[in-house]
Amino acid sequence: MDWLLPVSRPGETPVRALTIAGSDSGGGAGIQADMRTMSLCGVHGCVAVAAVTVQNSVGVTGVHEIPPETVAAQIRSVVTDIGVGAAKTGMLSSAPIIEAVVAECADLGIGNTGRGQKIPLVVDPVAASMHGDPLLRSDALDALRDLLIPQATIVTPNLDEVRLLTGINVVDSETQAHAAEKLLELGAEWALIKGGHLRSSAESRDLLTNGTERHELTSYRVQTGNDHGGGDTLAAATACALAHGYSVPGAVTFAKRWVTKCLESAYPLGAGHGPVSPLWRLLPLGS
Ligand SMILES: Nc1ncnc2c1ncn2[C@@H]1O[C@H](COP(=O)(O)OP(=O)(O)O)[C@@H](O)[C@H]1O
Ligand SMILES: Cc1ncc(COP(=O)(O)OP(=O)(O)O)c(N)n1
Repeated sequence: MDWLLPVSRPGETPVRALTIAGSDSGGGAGIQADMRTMSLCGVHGCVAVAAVTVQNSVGVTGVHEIPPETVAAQIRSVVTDIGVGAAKTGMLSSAPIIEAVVAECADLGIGNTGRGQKIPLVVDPVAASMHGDPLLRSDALDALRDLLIPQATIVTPNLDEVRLLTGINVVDSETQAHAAEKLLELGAEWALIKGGHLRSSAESRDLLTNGTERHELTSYRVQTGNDHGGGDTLAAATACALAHGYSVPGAVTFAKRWVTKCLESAYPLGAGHGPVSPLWRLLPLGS
């Protein structure tokens, strides 16, 4: 499997990446999906918890936000000591948390800070769970759009998040390209419009662009209802490859391949949607 990321030798310090996101008690998405992805990609994951959700395979029944200053302190603590090659945001829940994350990242040189970019930042603009339960307060949308997205090296919305951020209803490749332009206008360096929710299509096609370059990443559509955590897995795998020094198109190409393997290995769990799974990585090569 020559497309996988290099893994450090026992005793060597591995490449590190940071996830700033919410906890999913069901273990399928959020920080749990990010950490699983990072570990099985051979990257040491660091964590800044932004919120704790009460969540299982059928829905989210509670959200407890972490104080914004504690979210910021977690980021500073790991970046100044452990050091990270890339960072990723997921569920941030509220405007004060987004503001704290934006300020801390800017100060630490994470993302587009206006002072040159030192550490790439993947922004997964999580707004709701796949069950439709809110993971972002409605009054936090402006902060996400106006403060966090301009700081993104790459923003990775699904089609519901695209509609929320741009007002565009993506139904085909033309509207997908139009939505990508709108996200670049908000200030992101790259936009990846994920096509997973276009379920009528036989393929799952994502569009990546920075306004100059344009890449289509296409896979066959895996027939599964167990796709919980797919967006987190894609964004976390992108952060892992960026932490290794990959270009943005190179990182997303790796991540797309990774998430497709994880969708093929997804398993049922509980009464609802099971998670995509990176456990295929633990099987003997070639099995
Ligand atoms: N059934 C599927 N088969 C193959 N790829 C898929 C499938 N569903 C989603 N994907 C891919 O998984 C990634 C996550 O996409 P998506 O489901 O749109 O995001 P989210 O999990 O944030 O809602 C994207 O690369 C998308 O193309
Ligand atoms: C705590 C938490 N964070 C993010 C999500 C959403 O996960 P994602 O992979 O973007 O998408 P779905 O699994 O909902 O399709 C979550 N549910 N919980």
